[in-house]
Amino acid sequence: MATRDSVFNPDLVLAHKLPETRYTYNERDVAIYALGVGACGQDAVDSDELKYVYHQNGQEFVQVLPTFASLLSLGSLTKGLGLPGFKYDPSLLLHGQQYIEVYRPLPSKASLVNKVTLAGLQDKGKAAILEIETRSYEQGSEELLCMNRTTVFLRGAGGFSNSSQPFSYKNYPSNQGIAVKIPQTQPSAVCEERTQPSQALLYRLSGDYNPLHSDPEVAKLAGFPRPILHGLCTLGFAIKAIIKCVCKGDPTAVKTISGRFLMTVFPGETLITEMWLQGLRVIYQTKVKERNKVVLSGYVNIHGLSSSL
Ligand SMILES: CCCCCCC[C@@H](O)CC(=O)SCCNC(=O)CCNC(=O)[C@H](O)C(C)(C)COP(=O)(O)OP(=O)(O)OC[C@H]1O[C@@H](n2cnc3c(N)ncnc32)[C@H](O)[C@@H]1OP(=O)(O)O
Repeated sequence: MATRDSVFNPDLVLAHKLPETRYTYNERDVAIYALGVGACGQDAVDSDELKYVYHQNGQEFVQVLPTFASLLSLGSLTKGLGLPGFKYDPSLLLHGQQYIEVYRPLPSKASLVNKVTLAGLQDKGKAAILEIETRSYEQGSEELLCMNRTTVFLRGAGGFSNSSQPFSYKNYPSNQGIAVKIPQTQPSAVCEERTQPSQALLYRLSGDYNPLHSDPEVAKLAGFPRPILHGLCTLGFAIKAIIKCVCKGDPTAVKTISGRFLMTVFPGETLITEMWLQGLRVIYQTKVKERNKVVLSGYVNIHGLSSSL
């Protein structure tokens, strides 16, 4: 149910126009992001990952992981949305899902304009679910570079519906949903990677400074024994593993990424990503090895298959 700190007026929220935002990045940002999602974290000369942080083999630009696109939505989100009729306790916010479409390989530096809209709002009783869509264009271009749909799970902010039918609004096709059925067969590939105890402290330098990931007191107030890992950091590890195991290391092979955060991850834990290839779709789930818990699942659509799987 809605707490005293959360007041929702869905009509006001849906009528609100969100402002455009700008985002400029360069190769340094791209490399810091790659380090934040574990590139070369186990091996400083990893031949699959050095290209994300260094001009490997004389390459002209560092290569950009497709999940770098997820940072473009943060500008509008982390500063708070300022929606009228929308008040919640930010310490109880969790990242629920991320959906990304990449239309062209991301350049290693760019100035972008982000068009931001509200894509969904649902009353789940104990929580409210808010979905924000960000469409990113290179400055001066009409051509879309990528699209992000960020779902936030606002604990304690549900129960705002006026009728017996829980309020539910979505403005996107149902085939862009995130839910996946994990096959009961052996995975096509498995990748294991340990996160560092300092992983969230490194990842936050890419722009998500939510203290839930760095401040032990804030984490306790939110109900966690210690700071938790950013959901987008876990997603970055998982998609990097899929690029390595299925896409033969080619980050431009990725078209669409979806992921639902099922359980929190603590920095220092080991992530095991299992992948099942189904045509040009990779179904995946990521588990924390130490607790044997599934923390993330979703799918990745790829352009083509250069894999020998
Ligand atoms: C504005 C600023 C934005 C800034 C964005 C960036 C913020 C970041 O800094 C914050 C983070 O990165 S937080 C870290 C990453 N996220 C997490 O760790 C969350 C992990 N997931 C959970 O804990 C639970 O799944 C939990 C708690 C999410 C849900 O578990 P339960 O409470 O047990 O829910 P359940 O009873 O199973 O389901 C209730 C209804 O909610 C839907 N649902 C469940 N999990 C969802 C999820 N992850 N995303 C979206 N919807 C979700 C269920 O489908 C269910 O709906 P219905 O009843 O209609 O089926």
